[in-house]
Amino acid sequence: MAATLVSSNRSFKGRQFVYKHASSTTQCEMTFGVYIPDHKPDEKLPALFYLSGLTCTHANFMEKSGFQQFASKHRLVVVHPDTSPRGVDVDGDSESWDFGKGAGFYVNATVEKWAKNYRMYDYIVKELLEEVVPSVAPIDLAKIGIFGHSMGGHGALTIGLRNSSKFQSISAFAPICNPITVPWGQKALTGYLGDEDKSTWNQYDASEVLKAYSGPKREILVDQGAADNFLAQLKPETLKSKENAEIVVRMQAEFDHSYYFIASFMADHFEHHAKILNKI
Ligand SMILES: N[C@@H](CCC(=O)N[C@@H](CSC=O)C(=O)NCC(=O)O)C(=O)O
Repeated sequence: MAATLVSSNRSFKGRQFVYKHASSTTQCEMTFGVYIPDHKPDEKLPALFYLSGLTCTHANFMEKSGFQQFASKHRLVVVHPDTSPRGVDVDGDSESWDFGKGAGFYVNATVEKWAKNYRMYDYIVKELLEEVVPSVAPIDLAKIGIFGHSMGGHGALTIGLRNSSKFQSISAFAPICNPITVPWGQKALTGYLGDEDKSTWNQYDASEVLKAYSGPKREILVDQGAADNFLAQLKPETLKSKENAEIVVRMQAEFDHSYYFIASFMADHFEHHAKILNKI
């Protein structure tokens, strides 16, 4: 169903929009933000998808990261969805901040209770990218990048690597790199996928997906705060470069897990994506 405009604000040389729409994937109303630089009629622009972390809605990135100046400078459309279904109530979805609402973990749930709505992987990769965003923004589907923070960094790495024909550039801020081995990931994957066959978890584990990656050459930028309280949940050391995937992990002294950290390195991430997408 068509997206409905919620808000529109002039920002740098472009506009920041928020839309809502009825999602056929999550079976409920979803909200997303999209920044669109000024463009000529019929002009198509490269686009970046930004996936947010635990507890976030579409709004945290829009209001706290300061990304609009870089999207304007590099003329990149930026799409920033919500982190879970929210237009539906599932029993148990609000008992903790790291599971359920605000914590969809970018997976397709298979446990019956969650499987109808908690399909954030397909929502991003298929419905939002291929149907909904093209109906409101002039995106060039051959030039798409993906990045994100923490749970959203995990989403960006797994979605970007598993869909290398759809996403040509990847980066992450403090991603959860090996969720199958840490409490945040184990809780989410047990809840959404069940723990009877843990081999099903590997498809949503960046380190495992990277080991199995056989697609085109990727250079992936990862920034990680060295003073991040959540470092034990993130495990950046598990991301190992290989021939077709060079991972540059930059440990940033004194930085924590917050949007102060994200905003400090936003310019570099836009440079990274623009360089790759503009070469295609
Ligand atoms: N609610 C918790 C902290 C939650 C938190 O830090 N969330 C991060 C993402 S963590 C991994 O996905 C975040 O981006 N929060 C939103 C923000 O605007 O900072 C607590 O209170 O400790």
